[in-house]
Amino acid sequence: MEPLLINVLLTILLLVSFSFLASLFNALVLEPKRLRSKLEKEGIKGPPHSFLLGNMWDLLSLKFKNSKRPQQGQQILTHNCAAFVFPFLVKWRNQYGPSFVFSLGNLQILHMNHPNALKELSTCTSFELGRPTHHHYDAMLGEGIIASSGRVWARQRKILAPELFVDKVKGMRKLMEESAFMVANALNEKIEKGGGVAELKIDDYTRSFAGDVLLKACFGTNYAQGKEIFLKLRDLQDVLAPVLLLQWIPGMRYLPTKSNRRIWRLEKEIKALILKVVKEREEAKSNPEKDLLQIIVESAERSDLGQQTDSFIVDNCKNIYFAGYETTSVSAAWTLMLLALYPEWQDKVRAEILENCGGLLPDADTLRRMKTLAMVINESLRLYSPAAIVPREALGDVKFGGINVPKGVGVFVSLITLHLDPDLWGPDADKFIPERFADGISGACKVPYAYMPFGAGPHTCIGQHFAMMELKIFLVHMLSNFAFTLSPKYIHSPFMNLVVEPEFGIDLLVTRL
Ligand code: HEM
Repeated sequence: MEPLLINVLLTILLLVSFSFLASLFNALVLEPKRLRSKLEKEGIKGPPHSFLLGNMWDLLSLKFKNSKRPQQGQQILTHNCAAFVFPFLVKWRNQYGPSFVFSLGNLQILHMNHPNALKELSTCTSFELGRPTHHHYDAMLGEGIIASSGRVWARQRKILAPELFVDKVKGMRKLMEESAFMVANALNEKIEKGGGVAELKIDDYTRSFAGDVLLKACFGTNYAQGKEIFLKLRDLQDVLAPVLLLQWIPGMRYLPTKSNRRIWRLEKEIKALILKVVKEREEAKSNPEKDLLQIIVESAERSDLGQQTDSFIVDNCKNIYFAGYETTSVSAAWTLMLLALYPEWQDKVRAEILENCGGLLPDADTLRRMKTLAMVINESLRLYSPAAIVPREALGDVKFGGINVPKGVGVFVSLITLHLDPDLWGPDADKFIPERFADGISGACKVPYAYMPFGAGPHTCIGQHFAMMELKIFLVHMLSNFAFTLSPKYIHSPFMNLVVEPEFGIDLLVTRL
């Protein structure tokens, strides 16, 4: 080869390597520094952070050092879930106030639990405040409704949200009742085998209830295939959850580690299974029932997405599963734990159910009328909010909560610390007091917007009516047939997996009424 050509090639190689290293240096060092100093100028402080890991190390060590010791069943004195789940956020909140900055990997995160920010989260419709662009959840969510922003998100929201409006959800009451019957039958069998009392982990049963409801709502007559898909999604979640924090480290999710390879394989299998159901429905040429899958498929066809059609269908099926399954199942389990711990509330809710339903299945209006039931569910969602964080990112420079937030900064509202903040909820913030909701949600806290288990603003949960109806139907079936007490085996240890769940399950003693 000509020496001149070699020189040219070497120069090009050198230039490419130099610009690669320069952009890496910019992303990992200069940009985080620039964002921090902009926030500091706005008066926002936070714990010092290190190169590449940010505050990951503090986060892990504080979690293990400060983690509350699990409490045995009846000795639960506090429901301060934040001390178990996010001790680092509690510490930094006490040190720096409700707004502070910390970092995960090279991403700078603004923790914003200030009342101004809460109001703005609820009212801000700007596309500049969107979902985080960091892709550590990619394997689960792809570019579905939960992970997307701007026009891509708006299109998906327009398609999916109306399918979960109150009127549509009323039509799903029957399928929810079938699933509640299934659980009641399983409990009856277990009680019979136990000679009149069953000792069990109730979260196993709430999981099968919520999974069954969602399966029928999504896959309708393709129930068996849907079940296979849900099992694979569960596997994916189990592999991803323990390594989720590591996925924040830049480049980590591309390394062919054992867990990454499993994640990639499961992703492929799930995609193939969902598309197989879609293809079979197309080939059957009969009019398929309008379950959520069918709505997603038909709207994808109408939108003429071309090559993106398959990922639109697959991603949104996955999104519905990840948004709607664990959230509802842990909420049902935590509520039964609280009712077992406070028998006087169990009696009150049961009395209301018997008075309103009188042995019949309640319709949507009767469910809406039951005030004590709603108060208990609201209080349970306050203390044990399954979705611990409402995440956003400044996709452009935005003013948020009175602070100029530069593009690229992540914005977190932490529901767990927000719902337990004594400045907002009073000195008894960590106590189970359903009466706070006696005048509805707006009267529960002195600061409006401080209660948001379903998030707030344009991205607010589209499944909240579905979830509330599901929880009410489940509790009506459980409380009108069974009595629940806490088993001495129960160890109270709220734990952050993808949602806030009971680390060792919830052990209850169940008898027939
Ligand atoms: C107790 C049960 C549930 C809780 C606590 C819950 C909580 C949440 C929260 C906190 C958000 C984020 C809102 C925000 O960013 O402002 C959310 C979003 C979402 N939820 Fe739920 N959820 C529950 C059940 C469900 C169910 C049953 C479904 C579907 C059937 C569902 C579907 C969604 C979807 C699709 C989104 C994304 C909305 C968007 O970005 O536009 N959720 N949920």
